[in-house]
Amino acid sequence: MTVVTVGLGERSYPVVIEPGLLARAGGHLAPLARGRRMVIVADGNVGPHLATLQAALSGAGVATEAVTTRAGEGAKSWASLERLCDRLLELGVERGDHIVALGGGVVGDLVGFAAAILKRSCGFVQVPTTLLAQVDSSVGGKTGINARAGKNLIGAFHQPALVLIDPDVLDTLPPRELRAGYAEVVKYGLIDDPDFFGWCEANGAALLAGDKAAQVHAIAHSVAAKARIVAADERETTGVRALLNLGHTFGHALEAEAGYDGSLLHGEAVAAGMALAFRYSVRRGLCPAEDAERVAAHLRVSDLPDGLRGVTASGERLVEHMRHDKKASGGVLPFLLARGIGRTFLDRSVDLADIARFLDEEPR
Ligand SMILES: NC(=O)c1ccc[n+]([C@@H]2O[C@H](COP(=O)([O-])OP(=O)(O)OC[C@H]3O[C@@H](n4cnc5c(N)ncnc54)[C@H](O)[C@@H]3O)[C@@H](O)[C@H]2O)c1
Ligand SMILES: O=C(O)C(=O)C[C@@H](O)[C@H](O)[C@H](O)COP(=O)(O)O
Ligand SMILES: [Zn+2]
Repeated sequence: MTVVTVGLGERSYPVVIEPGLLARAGGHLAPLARGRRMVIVADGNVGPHLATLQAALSGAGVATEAVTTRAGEGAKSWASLERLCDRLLELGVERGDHIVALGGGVVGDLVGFAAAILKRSCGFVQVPTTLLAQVDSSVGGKTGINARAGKNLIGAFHQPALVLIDPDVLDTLPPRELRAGYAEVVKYGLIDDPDFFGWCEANGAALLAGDKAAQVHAIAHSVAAKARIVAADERETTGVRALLNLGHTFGHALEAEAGYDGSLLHGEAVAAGMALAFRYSVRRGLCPAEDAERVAAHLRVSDLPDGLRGVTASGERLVEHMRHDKKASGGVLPFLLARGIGRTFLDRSVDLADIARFLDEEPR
């Protein structure tokens, strides 16, 4: 068992990582239930894992109630949030209760946000079931939904009380979802850890083929990296946490353009966005071209997008989406650029007209 602590003073919490953990989750969750029934929110695709978790809780003497949300990015919406909050109120959830989010990043972001606002904040626990949620979204307390104007524009920072990660649940995840989550794993190497990017180049194929040791290593390494960054800048105010946004300004624009309909997954958009950030850094004379090519090559070999192939939107249209980015301040949109692999930094001097030209010149 690996335990990583997210160190946030009185809001610190453990992230427990262990194959088979779901069936043993009762012992971890019973203290948070405090003798009350626990509500578990899951989407319809994680039925077998929901059954395992309910059995584990029952074995620990905790009664459960399951609430099902619709699967997919479309569930990060006002309509789903309203339905979920109404159901949680019907079930009599109290401030001192801990709602359990069982699922991918969509369930985690939605349930975390519902927990943040229900009765002006109640507790929650993340039990992530996708690679993306295990390495990224379950840790750090960013919660929220999408708005008409763009991705994650409505939300709150609200930390979970506990994160339970069982890498075995990845065995039922569709391969495309595993690959999308892997993009966020690669991100940690590109941000500030070139050795870990090298590890990804050597072990990514095994991880994607289901090698449990590779998956466990990637999850533990990613969670530790994210915990360090979140502890240093919980609310993204100093620029440290913004590093986790590598590839996301481009990526969120691509997701908005695709319409959150499942045709482009978040991790796929982030992969494309990271390749674009590296190539734009080369264009600006900041990054060696070999590094950008090495990044793109690893994404390609992992069957992830490495740019704009198939995207028809103009550069200016994509830039219009980017203007809603939450990092924008005083009309300036800081971009995550790179001086090389593992040398990402926040650049405040990017000209959006130049980004539009760059995107128009990218191969489609
Ligand atoms: N809060 C954060 O810090 C943060 C970080 C990264 C991403 N995100 C958000 O996370 C979301 C993407 O999350 P995701 O990639 O997990 O997508 P997701 O939650 O939509 O899950 C992907 C698909 O896999 C299914 N699924 C989940 N677990 C499964 C399992 N074990 N077996 C079979 N099917 C399973 C789901 O039902 C869904 O259809 C995006 O909305 C993104 O913005 C948030
Ligand atoms: O935790 C963070 O901070 C991140 O930026 C992680 C990202 O992978 C994630 O997609 C996050 O939801 C993006 O946040 P946003 O603030 O750009 O909406
Ligand atoms: Zn992301």
